Amino acid sequence: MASQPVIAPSILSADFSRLGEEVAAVDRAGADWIHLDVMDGRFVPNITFGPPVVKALRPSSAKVFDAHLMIVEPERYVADFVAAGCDGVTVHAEACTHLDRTLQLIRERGAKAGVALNPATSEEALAYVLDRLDLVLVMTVNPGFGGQSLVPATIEKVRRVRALIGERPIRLQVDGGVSPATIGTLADAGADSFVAGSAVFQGGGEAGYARTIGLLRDAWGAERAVKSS
Ligand SMILES: O=C(CO)[C@@H](O)[C@H](O)COP(=O)(O)O
Ligand SMILES: [Fe+2]
Repeated sequence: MASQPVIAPSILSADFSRLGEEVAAVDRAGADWIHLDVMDGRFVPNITFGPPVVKALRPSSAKVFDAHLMIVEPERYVADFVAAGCDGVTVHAEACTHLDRTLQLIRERGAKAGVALNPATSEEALAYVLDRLDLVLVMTVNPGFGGQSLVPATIEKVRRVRALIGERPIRLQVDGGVSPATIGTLADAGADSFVAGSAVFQGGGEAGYARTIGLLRDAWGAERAVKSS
């Protein structure tokens, strides 16, 4: 498992009226990746943004742009998101008729390929695509909104996905309800990449973002210390 966590603030909870500044601020505050939640009003109830906004944000940070596509037929937009500057593209297993082909497409375009699973989707969906994956995203809330509480049953799923991944170089990301209070439990279950939206952007500007990112890293480290003692 990775020796350092990836902290990926989700700009879903940022101030949309000055998104470029928010991306730059959270970058300076210590984000490892910038998590981009793309919603289409069909796969999930909300609508957020598409490739033109990603392209406009790209100059604001050199960090990894981690796109989480909560859209139907994501294969239609993979090339556009990669061209706009996404380094990783994660699609939902539930949204892909031909998951294997879509994952190949993401890699062919030069991005890291990820699969997301809703809380009620079994990890068995991963079994035949493991060799096509760079990342598994276990949704720890039902997608569509920030600020929700973690669904408890997903913690055991993280543990099962970690076992499934084995020694493969695949990141295990969790998304939803991640905070300094929950990151330890999720790390213990096997997650190594943590998306946090409302916890990071809840206030305080850049100093507040840095404080929360620091608290997330500290809580992760405390969990690791307990495990290795
Ligand atoms: O994908 C999603 C929501 O569908 C997320 O990335 C949220 O942005 C996480 O928000 P918090 O639960 O951290 O507030
Ligand atoms: Fe997300």
